[in-house]
Amino acid sequence: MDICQLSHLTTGYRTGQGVKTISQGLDATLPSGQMTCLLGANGTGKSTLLRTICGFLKPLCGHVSVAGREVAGLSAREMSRLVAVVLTDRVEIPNATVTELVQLGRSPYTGFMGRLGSDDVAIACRAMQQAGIWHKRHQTVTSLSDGERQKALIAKALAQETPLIVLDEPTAFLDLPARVEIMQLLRSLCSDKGVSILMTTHDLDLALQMADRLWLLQPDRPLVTGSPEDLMLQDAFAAMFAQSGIEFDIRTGLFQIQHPYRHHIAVKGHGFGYVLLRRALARLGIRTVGYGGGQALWIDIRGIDVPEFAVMYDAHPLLVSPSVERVVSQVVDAMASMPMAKHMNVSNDAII
Ligand SMILES: Nc1ncnc2c1ncn2[C@@H]1O[C@H](COP(=O)(O)OP(=O)(O)OP(=O)(O)O)[C@@H](O)[C@H]1O
Repeated sequence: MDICQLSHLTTGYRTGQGVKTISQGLDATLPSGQMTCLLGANGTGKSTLLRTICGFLKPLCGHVSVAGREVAGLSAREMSRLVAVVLTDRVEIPNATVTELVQLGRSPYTGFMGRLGSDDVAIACRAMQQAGIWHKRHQTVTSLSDGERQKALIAKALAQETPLIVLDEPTAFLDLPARVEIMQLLRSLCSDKGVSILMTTHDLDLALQMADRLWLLQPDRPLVTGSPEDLMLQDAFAAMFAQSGIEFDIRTGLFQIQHPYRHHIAVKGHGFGYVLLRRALARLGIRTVGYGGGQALWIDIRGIDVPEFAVMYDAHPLLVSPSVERVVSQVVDAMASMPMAKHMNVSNDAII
């Protein structure tokens, strides 16, 4: 079953100057109990789409439904029982402790006075434990690290007990271990608690490894949706990052910088040593091509598990070293003293 559905949705803003359309013709479904990452370049309208799904913005056209109910027809209270929202830029109550913040998640269920029952207190405690922030429950939110604050906000969303949690860039400002920890926490909420998650992120590699599904938002194009692997097979990322200096490497499943190549060098060998050498040379605008026997300057990779590199010139080694840095430096020196024609004019045919 799908927890959320977009049909022919147009998002945008009604401003004093008129209507500003951001995205149009969006069709997508969000399967229950899965983690979906919404990806797109800066300014493509990810946050605008999230705000529309959460009911903060009215669709300019088309429909959004959550748990089978049209969002436009729901009150704020009804929405708060269906969707919990974690926004990075939202200012929470100053001086609140973690416990007080998380207990705010119970407000859709508390009465007019907002008084918590024993069930509410227990649910908030459980949410803090599940989000891994229980040990900080007495601390003020402002005294937390960025990663801990994110966990506290996730605990508040959990305490809200909604079938859908929407997060806008929950991994922004976090270092890699903290980003991975937050993504793993969100994944475990999907698999252990059956929560559905929709989040935006600029963490492409993490999203590819952790998300069940991706939504790719691009200007003036339909929303592309699917599992990361199916989207790789469809080459969906190439179009998304065309002309952006990033390319998707189908061999590694990772995004790579598109280096402007000015030179090339022949390399004989493969394995981890080759991968590292190729990276280091690419940074300097030198593309590796296959060794065909005719090149004057080339690199011979000897050994697979413990690679050693020989920089060869006219069949003689200029340098033999296990250090990629030294080898690259030797190649640059050799190229500087070689006739230009020998290493310019990169040929696409020869690329390995
Ligand atoms: N309140 C607003 N009124 C009018 N236009 C707005 C408003 N908020 C955002 N926009 C515009 O909507 C467009 C999309 O912004 P949005 O924040 O949704 O993009 P985004 O994909 O989330 O970007 P980022 O990755 O940088 O966070 C931008 O051109 C932005 O200027």
